[in-house]
Amino acid sequence: MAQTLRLPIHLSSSPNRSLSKPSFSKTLHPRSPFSAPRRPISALSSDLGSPSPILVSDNGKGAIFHSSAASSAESSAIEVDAVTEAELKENGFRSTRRTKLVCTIGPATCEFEQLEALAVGGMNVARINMCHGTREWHRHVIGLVRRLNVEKGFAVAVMMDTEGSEIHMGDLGGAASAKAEDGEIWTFSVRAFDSPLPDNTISVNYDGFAEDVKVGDELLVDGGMVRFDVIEKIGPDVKCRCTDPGLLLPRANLTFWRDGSLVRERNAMLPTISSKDWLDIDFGIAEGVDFIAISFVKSAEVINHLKSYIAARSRDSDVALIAKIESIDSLKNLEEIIRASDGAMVARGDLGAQIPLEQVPSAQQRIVQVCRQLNKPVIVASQLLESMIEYPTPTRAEVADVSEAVRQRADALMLSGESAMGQYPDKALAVLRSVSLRIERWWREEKRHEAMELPDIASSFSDSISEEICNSAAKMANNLEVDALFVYTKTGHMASLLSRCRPDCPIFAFTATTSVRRRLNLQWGLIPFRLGFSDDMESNLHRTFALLKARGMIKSGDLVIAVSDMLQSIQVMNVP
Ligand SMILES: Nc1ncnc2c1ncn2[C@@H]1O[C@H](COP(=O)(O)OP(=O)(O)O)[C@@H](O)[C@H]1O
Ligand SMILES: C=C(OP(=O)(O)O)C(=O)O
Ligand SMILES: [K+]
Ligand SMILES: [Mg+2]
Repeated sequence: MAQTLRLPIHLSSSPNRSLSKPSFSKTLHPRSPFSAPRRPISALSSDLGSPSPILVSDNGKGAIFHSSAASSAESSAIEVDAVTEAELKENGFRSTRRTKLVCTIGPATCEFEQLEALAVGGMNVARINMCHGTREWHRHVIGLVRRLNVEKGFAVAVMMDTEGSEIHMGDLGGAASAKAEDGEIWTFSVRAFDSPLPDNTISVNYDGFAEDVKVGDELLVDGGMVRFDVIEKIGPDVKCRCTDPGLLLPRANLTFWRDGSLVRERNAMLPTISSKDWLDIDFGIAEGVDFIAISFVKSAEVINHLKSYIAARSRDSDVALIAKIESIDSLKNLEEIIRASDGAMVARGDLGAQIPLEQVPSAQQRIVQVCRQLNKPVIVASQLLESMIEYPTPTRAEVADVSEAVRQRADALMLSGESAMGQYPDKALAVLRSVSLRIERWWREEKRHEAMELPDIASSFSDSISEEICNSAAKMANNLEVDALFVYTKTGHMASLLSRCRPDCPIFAFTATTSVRRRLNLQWGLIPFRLGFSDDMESNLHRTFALLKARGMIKSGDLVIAVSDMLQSIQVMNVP
C-alpha cells in the first residue's frame, strides 16, 4: 500500500542561527519491498517494515556530540588536499572555490615541480591529450600526478582525452610549429613520408583526404586559425594556396568547406573511436585514469559501446566517460549523449570549426544547462585564456568569457595550450581561480541565482527520496545560511545530487575510496574528503567533527546540515 510522500519539516521555533539541533529523519512506507525503511536517527523508534507515516523527529535537544580531541593519528584518518585545508583554516567555508579547474599537461608543465605548482594553484584535474606525445610520455605524467597525490595529499584526477578519428595534420616531422605565409603554396599529402618532410609539405592522417577534397574547397586548420584554397590535386598530393597566414601546430585539426558549408560526408563515416583510440583506451584503463574524454562523440551509441567494453575488460574499473561535444551530430543528439555519459565537455575548439563561431556561445549555454538538468558534470574548454599562451595577462574579453562560464555555473573550466605549452601556465590558472571566486561570491552576495528548475531524474523510488532530500537540504542550507553541507556518500551519487542544486555553501563530501574522491573533484562545489565511515550516522558525525576541528578546518558553533545515502535523513546542527 503506497503512502503519500509528505515531508513535514519542523524547525525549532528560534529562527536564528543558533538552532537547537532538531534532527530530521523520516521513515517512508516503501512502495516496493526493496527499499526497506531504515531506522531514523532520532530516539523515535519505528518497527522496521511496519507501515508507518513519515516521522519527522525533533528531539529538541538534538544530537549532542561529545567532541573528544582526536589523536593526531586519528586526525590523519581523514584526507583532504593541502590547498583546501589551508583555505578553510585561513578564510573559512565561504572562501572555498566551487568551480573546478582542469589543466592540459604538456611540455610546459610535465615536471613534478610544475605539476605541484598547478596543484597548489588549484588544479583539480590533469588532462592528457592523446593527440600529442607518446604513451610513454603520458604514462610518466600520470605517474607524477599519482606521486603528487600520495606525497602531498592532493586528489588531482587524471583525464585522458582521445585523439579521435577526425582529420588532422601529421606532427610536422617533429617541428614545434610551421609558419604559413600569405600566398604560399603548400602540399597536403596522404603519402607516408619516411625521410624528413619536403619544404611546405604537410602529411594528413586521413587516407580518403585526396579523394574527398575538391579543387576550390577551402581548407581550415584548427577551425580557421590558418586557411588555404585547394588549387590542384596530383594523386595523393593536394596543392593549396595560403589565404589566411598563421602558425601550423602539430596534429592540428583539418576541416574543409565547400560553397560555405562544412564537407561532412566521409567524416560521418569515420569511426568515432579510431584503432589508435582503442589502444589508448586500453592504456588509460591499465593506468587507472579517472576520466576518459571521448572526442567527436556523435551519438549515445559509442558511449554505451565503450561502457560495455570497459565493463568487460575490467570489472572494477570505474573510469568515468566524458563526452566531448564538438560536432554538429553531437549537438543534434545532445540529450541522449549526456544521459549515456558520466559528464560532458563543451569542446569549443573543434565545435567552432564545425558550426559557425557565432553559434558557439548559445551552444555552450544549452550544453551546460542540459548537463545540470541531467546531473552530469560539464567542462567548458578551449581558448578561455588563449592570449596567455604568450602574454602574462588576459584580455578583457577573455575574463568576460571565463566569467560567463562561471555565471552559467559550469562544473569546471579547462586550460589547453595555456597550460600545455604556454609561457604562463600558473598565471593562467590563477586567473581562472580568481575569476571563479569573484563571480561565485557575486552570485551569493547579490542573490543573482534564480534557482534553476531541476527536473526529477530519479530512476527509482529510493532515488527519488535521495533527490528530494538533497533538493530540500540545499534549499534549507541557503535559507538558514549554513556554513557547510556534509554528505556521506559511498558512490558519490548523493554528493552529485547536492552539487546539482548549486547551494551557496561548500559541500563536504566524505567518501571511503580515493577513486570516488578523485572523481568528485570534477563536480561543482564539492570538497572531497576520504574518510572511512560506518552506517551509524551519529558516530560518523561525531568522528568527522572531531577530526576536522583537530585540523582547524571547522570550529565549534559552525552550522552544518548533514545528509547521507545510507540513512535517508537531514540533520541540522551546530558543531559542538
Ligand atoms: N602531450 C603533449 N605533448 C606535446 N604538446 C602538447 C601536448 N598536449 C598539448 N600539447 C600542445 O598544446 C596545444 C594545445 O593542446 P590541446 O588543445 O589539448 O590540443 P589541440 O589544440 O591540438 O587539440 C597542442 O596543439 C600542442 O601543441
Ligand atoms: C578540447 C577540444 O578537443 P581537442 O583539444 O582534443 O581537439 C576542443 O576541440 O576544444
Ligand atoms: K583530443
Ligand atoms: Mg577537439
